[in-house]
Amino acid sequence: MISAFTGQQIRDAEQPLLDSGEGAVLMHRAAYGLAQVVAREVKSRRKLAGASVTVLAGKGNNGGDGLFAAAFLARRGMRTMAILTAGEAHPEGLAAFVAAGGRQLSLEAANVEELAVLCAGDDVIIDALLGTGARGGLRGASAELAAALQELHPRLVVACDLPSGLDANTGVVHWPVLDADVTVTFGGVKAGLMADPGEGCAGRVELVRIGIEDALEHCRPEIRRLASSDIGALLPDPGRRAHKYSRGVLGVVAGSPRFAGAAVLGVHAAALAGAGMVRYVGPREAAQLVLARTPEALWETDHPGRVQAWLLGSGVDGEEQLERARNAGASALAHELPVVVDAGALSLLPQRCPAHWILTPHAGELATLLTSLPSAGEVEVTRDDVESRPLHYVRQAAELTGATVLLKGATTLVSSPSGVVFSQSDGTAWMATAGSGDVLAGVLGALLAQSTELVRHDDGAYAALGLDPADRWAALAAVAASVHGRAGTLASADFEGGPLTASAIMRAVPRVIGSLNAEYDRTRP
Ligand SMILES: NC(=O)C1=CN([C@@H]2O[C@H](COP(=O)(O)OP(=O)(O)OC[C@H]3O[C@@H](n4cnc5c(N)ncnc54)[C@H](OP(=O)(O)O)[C@@H]3O)[C@@H](O)[C@H]2O)[C@@H](O)CC1
Ligand SMILES: [K+]
Repeated sequence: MISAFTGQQIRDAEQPLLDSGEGAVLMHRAAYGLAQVVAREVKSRRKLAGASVTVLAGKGNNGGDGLFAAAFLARRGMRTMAILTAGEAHPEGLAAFVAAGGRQLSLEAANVEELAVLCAGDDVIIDALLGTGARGGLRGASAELAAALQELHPRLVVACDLPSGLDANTGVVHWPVLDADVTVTFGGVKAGLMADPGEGCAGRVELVRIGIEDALEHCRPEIRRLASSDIGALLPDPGRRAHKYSRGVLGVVAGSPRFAGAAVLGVHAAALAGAGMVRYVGPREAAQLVLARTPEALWETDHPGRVQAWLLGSGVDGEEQLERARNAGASALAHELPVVVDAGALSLLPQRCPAHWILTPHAGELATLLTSLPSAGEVEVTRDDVESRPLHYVRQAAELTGATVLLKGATTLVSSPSGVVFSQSDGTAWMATAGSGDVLAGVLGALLAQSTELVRHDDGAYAALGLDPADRWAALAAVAASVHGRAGTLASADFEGGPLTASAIMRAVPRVIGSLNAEYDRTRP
């Protein structure tokens, strides 16, 4: 599992070392790690000696890291330039840089365009303007320089600790920001690198150890990300004595005559993700299409037999189907069954949901939900609000509804009502396609149906990940998001990285589950 921390948690972990006079050692480790990554990236493109690097250096320790890193790179034969943006710079960092032969220029309002053009052609730019000490975003000439460079599409940008302008705690971005290809972060991953829009600016994130990692192990992470080995430990494992009922039966109230495809995709995805059986509840027109695609499913118009979990809402339209969803929701509450609440069913929430109800809105649906919640204080929340502060709003929705909330996006965030947040980013941009969310709902429904019986994840599996059993629903939702994302990536790879349909994502689900299970069996302790 990857854990991400707030800037304050990182600073607290550093403090004892700073107090004992080891600040310079920490900075050298950070700078050396940064230089190593830059050198490796450049060498994958051309010869290091003679390659050009510009470091954009602010006046704080982030700038110091950048200047020390550039000094290392100068000694390895790179042509180095520093653009000092604050009229002053980290004194020891600047001295080391100058001693290594680096050239320095000062940024002023009058030379922004000239310097942008000068360094945009470099082999690599290091963004060391602001780090965890930033208050707000870039200002004045620094902001103009970042905007101008962004327009000029530099060859390679490496961010020092985090892209400047990104809030380390939340992923909120104060534009303009120079997008990084790689972010080299120190000591611990910053939470802002695992939540959009910040994650979208950071590129690939590499963690450099600087000696504070043991101290961070005792902190509660701000955000968690499941790795493939964690997912293997949480996936259902049928076992030899399993039968279709013990494997988990999922009831699905989805689709409508108008949106029948949502039912077709949800039911088939659930079957492919390992549900023992799927009972489809809906109108004849949709059921005929569902059964044509998934003959293994059962069709019931109104009174379904026993199920272990429900999937409600994808493509639900019209009073009749809404009524079925309402009834199924009431029955789930009465029998304490887990539920996926998607799309049309998001308007049917009880006053207080249990944590085993998992809401799966996209940003627009979350905005509508929050606006409609009386407990949110009659404030209008827009889609833009959610997209610019997804971490804040996913937590708020979970806290106010009592449900677990999975907010779909390029990075999917899941919050449990306790505020524990998971972030998964395993998919490709091609997955933003019609029906993709219906497939995710089906996969999650299948996992919930299987979660009550014959699965590996007793409380011990959660404890092994440092999780409270109460947060297991969020962990399961994160597993579903990851399986879905990996299926999209795998399916796109089948087309040389090309575009996808939701059906293609769905077909890749069994292969993803198979390979995650195989990896778990190979590597388990
Ligand atoms: N601590 C350690 O031992 C280690 C720290 N490490 C590194 O240090 C980084 C944190 O360094 P930091 O605390 O010096 O803050 P940093 O992000 O460089 O900038 C703050 C400076 O900028 C200013 N400023 C603030 N906001 C601004 C704005 N919007 N626009 C313009 N200016 C603004 C502010 O000045 P002020 O305005 O307060 O006068 C202040 O001087 C961290 O990310 C990591 O890279 C590593 O080396 C490992 C060891
Ligand atoms: K930076």
